[in-house]
Parts: sequence; C-alpha cells; structure tokens
Amino acid sequence: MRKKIIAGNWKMNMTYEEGQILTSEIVQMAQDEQLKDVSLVLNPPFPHLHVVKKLIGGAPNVFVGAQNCSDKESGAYTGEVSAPILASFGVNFVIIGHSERREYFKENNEMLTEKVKQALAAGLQPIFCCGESLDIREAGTHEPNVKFQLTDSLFELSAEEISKVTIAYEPIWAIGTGKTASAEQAQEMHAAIRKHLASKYGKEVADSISILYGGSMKPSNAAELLAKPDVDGGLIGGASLKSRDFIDIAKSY
Ligand SMILES: O=C(CO)COP(=O)(O)O
Repeated sequence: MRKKIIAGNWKMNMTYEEGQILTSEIVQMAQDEQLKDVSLVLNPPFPHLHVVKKLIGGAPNVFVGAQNCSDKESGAYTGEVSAPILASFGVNFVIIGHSERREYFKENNEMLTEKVKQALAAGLQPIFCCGESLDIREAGTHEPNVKFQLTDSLFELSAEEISKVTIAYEPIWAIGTGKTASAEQAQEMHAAIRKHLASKYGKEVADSISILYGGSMKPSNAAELLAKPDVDGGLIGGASLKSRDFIDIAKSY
C-alpha cells in the first residue's frame, strides 16, 4: 500500500498570524476518522516552520515540510537554509525542484540532485517535482520531457534512497491557472512515471513510491483525480491556504 499524501504548498503567502490560524484549523479538522490514513503535509515559508511544528504537536497524520533547501550542507551561503538545519527543527519533508524554483531561481537538474542528496542525508523526505510547460505538452513530447527530468536528477540514487522520495507531477500549464490536467491526462503521466521508475529500480520499488498530482487541484476536482490508480495524493497551492478546502481535498479519497 502506497502512502496517501495531501501536501499544501503555501508558496510565499501567509503572515505569522494567518499561518497559525490555518495550521490550528487543519490540525483540528485532521482528527476526523476519515483522514487517519492520509498524511497531511504543511509546507509554509521558512519562518513559519518552527511554530507550525509546535502547533502540529502530536497529531499523528499532520507533518511539516519546507519548500526548498540548499544544495550545500553548511557554510558561507547567505540567505540559504540547509537540510540539516531543517531537520534540527523537526521538519519532515522538503519540496525540491518546484517549477517556480526552476524558472525564477534557475535551479537545474544537477543542482536538484545535490538538494535531494542533502535532504536524504539529513533524514528529510524529498517531494521531488517534475512537469512540462504548455509548449512541450502541445508538441506532444511531455512524456520524454518528464522522464528526462527524473533520469537526470534522480537516477543516480540507490534503490533504498529513491524509495524515500515522493514524486509530484505538476504540469506547469495547470499551476495557478485554474486549468487542471484531466484525470486521464494525470493517470497517463503518473503511469508513465511509475513505468520509468520500474525500468531503473524494478517494479517493487516503483510500486512503493507515492506520486502526487499538482496543478489547480481543488475540492471540486480532487475526487476524480485521486480515484486514478497511480495518483497517490496531491500537492496543493491555492486551495491549501483555506483549511476547509485543504481538508475537503484530503477527504476526497
Ligand atoms: O504549484 C502547485 C503546488 O506546488 C500548484 O499550485 P495551484 O494548486 O495553486 O495550481
């Protein structure tokens, strides 16, 4: 059985106060019996991590994640935050390679390999993002494009290491646009990703890796997407900023 994960990526949103309210509401609603098998991961901006962790307390199904980490372990890198620092604050997950980081901060596949390795060495669970732009989708080369992102960034990991990675497929054309990939488009890509992982690491490892969908997921479309056999959860942007929407998505399984 693969882990069901609903992760909220707050991006650069939420003040201190707003973050506390959102977290407290989610922790409260997460006690619902229906959510006992779903891992809810809150990924706030860095300054929130410590307080969010505290507010989560002993909730068994709520976790805290960062949105990025450095590709270096420590040292003179002003403004950066390393994986060991995150781990020392009790952070559980870290999003790596989000398309916004790739585009605006010029993160390339090689750098992302280092970030994944740093995260794993510190005991964090990476949520590794991949996904194609609209022109690549329209040209019909989305599958090879996504496969290359995975090969180039992840395929030097051992089977044991990759088993600790969660993949998030986020088509760039669906992020923040209100335009969701159809459940069929998502399933097709998720199955291709799993097949690609199996070609390198074998079926057993590939079958154990959770693959999340991200891109305009909301309560109204979550059930259809999450019903697909290879869609193991979601990475939610906008809808993760409202506790009710985030929880309703998680209840759509
Ligand atoms: O980028 C995303 C999550 O990482 C998706 O964002 P939206 O849900 O706002 O489209």
